[in-house]
Amino acid sequence: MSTPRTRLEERLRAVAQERYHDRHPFNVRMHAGELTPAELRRWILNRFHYQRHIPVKDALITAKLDTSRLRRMWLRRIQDHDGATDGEGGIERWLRLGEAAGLDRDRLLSGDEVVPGVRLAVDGYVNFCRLRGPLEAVAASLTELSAPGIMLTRIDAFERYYPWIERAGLAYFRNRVGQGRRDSTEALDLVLTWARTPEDEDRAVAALAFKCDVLWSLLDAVDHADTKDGQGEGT
Ligand SMILES: O=C(O)c1cc(C(=O)O)c2c(n1)C(=O)C(=O)c1cc(C(=O)O)[nH]c1-2
Repeated sequence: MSTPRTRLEERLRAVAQERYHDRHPFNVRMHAGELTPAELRRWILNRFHYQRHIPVKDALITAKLDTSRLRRMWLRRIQDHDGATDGEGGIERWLRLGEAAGLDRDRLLSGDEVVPGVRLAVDGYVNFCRLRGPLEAVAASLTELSAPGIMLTRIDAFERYYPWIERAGLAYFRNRVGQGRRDSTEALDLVLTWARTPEDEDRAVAALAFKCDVLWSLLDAVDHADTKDGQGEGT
């Protein structure tokens, strides 16, 4: 017989699968090898805005956790992105992905070319984690249940269809496969433990649906922004 815990897990997994951004038309085109170099660079540049805010939202979540064990767990996520020192970590690896695709790191770091809809989507996620309690903030990270799969498909697609991107630049995606699996396993266990009432369960599912909307909106904004393409092509 299924328990409330397994029923909640099923609901969360269903949302993370059915509403995930791997189904977004821009992502579908990316993985089918149909993006132009300018479109792929636009995605890398705009997604950097998301990447650099992940440790910010994780710091906000860390401040809500009330035991050393939990804070240590979340601090490790910040270190995954920021590294232990300069030149390490996920943010650095994303900058190298940009360089492998012909984007100067200063262009990513300036943030000047980030499109408005991406700023709003990322702000929405950071503020959600700032304002909601730990159950919802951690549940929102559960899109990562689907992230390892999308990373593996992406590595394959980049190697196959975008050979002009140097392979060393794909290290970001390779690292995220294991990190995403570990992160989502830990976060799922916390959410299943913390959700004690049907209202808690609904809040957790709604938080995850919201996060799917964040990722979807981000790709909508990248998909519809073509103003920089003239400048981006070939640069
Ligand atoms: O490229 C992707 O499809 C993708 C998706 C997600 C996600 O599902 O939230 C994350 C990442 N990448 C990622 O690289 C990452 O570091 C990350 C952290 C989080 C989070 O919510 O804490 N999601 C994701």
